[in-house]
Amino acid sequence: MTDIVAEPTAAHPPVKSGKVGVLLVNLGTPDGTDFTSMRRYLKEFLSDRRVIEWSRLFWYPILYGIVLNTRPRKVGKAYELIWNRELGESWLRTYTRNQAALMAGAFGSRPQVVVDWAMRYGQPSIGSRLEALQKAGCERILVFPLYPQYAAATTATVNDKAFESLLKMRWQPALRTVPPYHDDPVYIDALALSINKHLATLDWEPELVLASFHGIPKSYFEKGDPYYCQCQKTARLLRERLGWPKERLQVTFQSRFGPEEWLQPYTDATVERLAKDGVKRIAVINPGFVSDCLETLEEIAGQAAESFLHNGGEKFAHIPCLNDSPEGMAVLNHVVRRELEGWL
Ligand SMILES: C=CC1=C(C)c2cc3[nH]c(cc4nc(cc5[nH]c(cc1n2)c(C)c5CCC(=O)O)C(CCC(=O)O)=C4C)c(C)c3C=C
Ligand SMILES: [Fe+2]
Ligand SMILES: [Fe+2]
Repeated sequence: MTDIVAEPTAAHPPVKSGKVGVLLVNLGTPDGTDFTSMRRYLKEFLSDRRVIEWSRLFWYPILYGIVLNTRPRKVGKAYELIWNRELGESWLRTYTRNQAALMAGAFGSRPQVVVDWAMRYGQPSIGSRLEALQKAGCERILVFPLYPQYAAATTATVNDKAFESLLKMRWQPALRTVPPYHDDPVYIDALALSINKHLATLDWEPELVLASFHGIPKSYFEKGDPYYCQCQKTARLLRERLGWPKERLQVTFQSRFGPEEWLQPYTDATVERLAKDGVKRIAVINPGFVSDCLETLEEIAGQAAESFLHNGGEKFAHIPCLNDSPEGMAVLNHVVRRELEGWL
């Protein structure tokens, strides 16, 4: 009779084990504001089928023929205006790294938890950090796409990339992904607190506040993306939490790209119309952005403010994102602790 248990022919290579990883993932960031860095970043971003759903046959000639020849310079200039000069990087990168460091500190009493961060586009890549977490002994990893509202263009593409990088691994870690938290009371409380705190620093009161979310093409919504409804729910819960009437907190959508119709009402058109209609004081909050970035610092605090004042408005305030504030970290830590249940 032959043995049914095979003897290993060589010693198994040493492996670390017993850790649980948390990977915070935000959208992305160019390495610099120069043409080459911007082009590399936009090329990766705008080649993503989850972001641009048009047929490649139609889109690539436009992307390579026009967009990647003109947009890097234009967007590079916009990044120049909001670059974190002290660290020579984008604020999105600074805040995401700080969030990971602060979260690691919050897990200080649980040394088996390893917190890291990555970007969907640009560096550090999701694949490189998942591999590093695994090498550090993480047999289980929680991937956290840093978007309170789910969109295929953001949440799903992070998850796609994470699972794609597992394709190459012989010994995969177990992976969990964080669901949207658009209606989590801790998140709503943090937004309410950040509004109240910021308004208390002003010597004027806004007549109304716009909750401006990044838009998506209307066709994505029609195909079943829950993003629009989750944005509306966040805003309704926030309004209820603040005890404000409907007119005081209005939802708008920003950052249109391309010729299609996007979710409405548009932030830029609304800001201009409000000013022209005689509204003198407004504030804008960006509840869908975990961290300040180009879209909040340049498009809202920069361009929208300029447009409002130019068209007859008198006071404009941008309420900062939750970033690495104590309220913001309370949200991220709360969501992660909940999603790690059963793993710790
Ligand atoms: C069709 C194109 C785009 C879709 C759909 C889209 C959805 C989407 N984006 C965010 C968050 C961010 N987007 C940012 C920048 C940005 N977005 C697009 C295009 C689409 N976004 C482009 C081309 C760019 C780059 C800048 C530009 O060329 O205008 C950023 C800022 C990144 C930074 O480095 O500061 C964020 C954040 C969400 C939440 C979303 C769908 C819900
Ligand atoms: Fe975007
Ligand atoms: Fe933009």
